[in-house]
Order: sequence, then C-alpha cells, then structure tokens
Amino acid sequence: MAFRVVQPFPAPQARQDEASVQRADSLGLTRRMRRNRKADWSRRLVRETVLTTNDLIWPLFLIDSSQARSAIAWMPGVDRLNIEEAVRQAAHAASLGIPAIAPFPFVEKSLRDATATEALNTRNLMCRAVRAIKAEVPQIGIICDAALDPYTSHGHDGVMEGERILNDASVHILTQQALALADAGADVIAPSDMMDGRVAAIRAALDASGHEEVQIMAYAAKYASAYYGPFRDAIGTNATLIGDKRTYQMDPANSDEAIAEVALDLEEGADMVMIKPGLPYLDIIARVKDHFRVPTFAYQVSGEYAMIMAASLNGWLDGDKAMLESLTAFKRAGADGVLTYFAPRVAEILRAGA
Ligand SMILES: NCC(=O)CCC(=O)O
Ligand SMILES: [Mg+2]
Repeated sequence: MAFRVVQPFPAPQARQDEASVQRADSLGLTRRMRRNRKADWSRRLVRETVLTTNDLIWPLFLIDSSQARSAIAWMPGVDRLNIEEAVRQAAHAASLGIPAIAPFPFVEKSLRDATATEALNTRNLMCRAVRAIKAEVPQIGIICDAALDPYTSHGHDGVMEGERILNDASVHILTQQALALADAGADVIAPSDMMDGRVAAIRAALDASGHEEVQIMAYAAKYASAYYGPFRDAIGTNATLIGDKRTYQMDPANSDEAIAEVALDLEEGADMVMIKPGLPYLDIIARVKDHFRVPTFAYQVSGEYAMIMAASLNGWLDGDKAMLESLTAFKRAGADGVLTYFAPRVAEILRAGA
C-alpha cells in the first residue's frame, strides 16, 4: 500500500534571500535549551552526573581449579578465576582504582547439599580466596554475599521443608556463614537471600564476635527476576535450581514494598542498601534514594551485562557506549555506586580519559 505524503507547510511561492528566510522563520524564543549543548566544553560544564571509577564494585567468579580461568558461556568476556588469578585480578582492579570487589563461588556439585553445609566450612573456596586477596591486596574492599544458593543441592537461598523455604532456620545458617566470611577478612557482608530478619541477626552476631567494623550492604530490594539467568550459569545453579524464588524475592510489579524492605533493613542495621536488578528498576533506585538519603547501590546483573554484550558482539550496539550510558543512568537515578561486570573495562576507559 502506498502512503499518502502529507505536505506540512505550503510550498514557498517564490524564492527569498537567506536573511529574510531566517528572520521570517525565527520563533523569537527567549529560552533555547540547545545553547548549552552547542560545544563539548559547554556540555561538560553543565553536566549533572559524572561516572567515576570510585562508583564501581566488580563482581567476579571463583572456581577451585588448577586452571587460571574458565569461560562462562552465557557471559562472554567474563571468566571464572582460580584463587591465584583472582588475587592477580584484585591487584589489577586496585591499580585501576576500583574500590571494591564482590567474589562469588562456583561450588563443586559434590559439595552441595540440602542444608548448605559447605557454606560454613572456614576452608571453603570463598574463605580461602578472601584470605589470599586480603593478604596480597589489602587496599581493596571485599564484599561477600551471605547466600546459600551456591551451596544448596536445590539452588535456593534458604533451607527447605518440602516445598517451603524456612525463614528462621535459613537465617541461623546465613549468620554463621557471615561469621566465617568476616573471620576470613570480608570487609562487607551482603545478605542476598531476602529472608526476613537476617540483617539484625547478622549484625548482632558480627558485633558479638569482635566484627563491629564489618559493614552490611543489604540486598534490600531484590526482585524475582529473569535477568539473573547468566549468573546461574556462572555459579552452576541453573542446573540445580528447583522451582523459582518468588516466595522470598520481590514481585517485579511492586514499588511501595521496596520502601518497606529498605526501611526494615536500615532499622536492623544495614550500612548500605542495594536494589537489584538495575536498569529495569531505576524508578526504585530513585525512590529509595529520595526517601532514605542513605548509601544506595544498584546491581547491573548478569542478564543486563549479557544483553549489552550480545548486541555488541552482533554489531547491533556500540557496546562501550551502551555500557557507559547505562552506568551513567544509574548515577542519574541516584545510585552511589554500581556492581557491574564491566567494572575493569569502565575503569580502563575512564583512566584513558574518555
Ligand atoms: N547474589 C548475586 C546475584 O544473584 C547476582 C545476579 C546476577 O548477576 O544476575
Ligand atoms: Mg527484607
């Protein structure tokens, strides 16, 4: 079908000289927003949000292996690292000025069970890695999840009775896990389980065992999201997870509920709060920051990373530009920092003065 071409303005009857065209077309505007955008110096001068390396937390994956690295199929450009390589990469991150890392373990299937016993082993992969990184790279912050999913045979963040995730029993185990990580040298405990009451329990246990200085970054508003898919490949829980996490992670349709979750975690002693996932939840970040005015972080999760990388590898997006734009958007929404798998790449680009 042919489209009818609509002529918006009558065609000029006669040619006019250029100056009279300009005068005739001038809208006589007092305010022209484009003036401030006319040159690079001016755009830099009026810029409201600036992304810096100080805004970055780098999540990385650990594996118990003699090989330094193993590729993660669903996260192109991200590898699991053995402890020696993780120490080297932590040193590299520190040299780039990245303030903190957040390691996550790929746990051997044989070490997973119904009650996450391995999570409490003070010689487990996480505890050994934290000790090694602290010894070699003391200047970088180490943020460790209190989370059972890498360790459970069913892939859930808590222990189960039949189909039910038991809240209080899970919190007891998470608390012991947090102590093991703090003893190993974790600077920040990040409870990512979404059980009720876990922040208070972990705070009390840390304080009672001489870890008053260990901070808590609460995954306060963590949604039951489809965007975690590639992470589950990275830590091997895509094969183990039975069912979904909707009885403890939040419904993506809710926003007021996020305010209630954050309020509770702050009352219970959280030093920092996190919203997760990131880009589809910028409204939640903005609301939380406006409401509480506390250190607020966003997690640009594996699915967000994978989307940008996949489009970039197909030549459909300029990956670096999309990456920087997305991270700037988190800051604009109010985030004080972002957990992002892009952290080293961003830090390198920022160092080069992009
Ligand atoms: N507790 C950490 C995560 O669940 C990360 C999810 C992701 O990156 O998709
Ligand atoms: Mg909560």
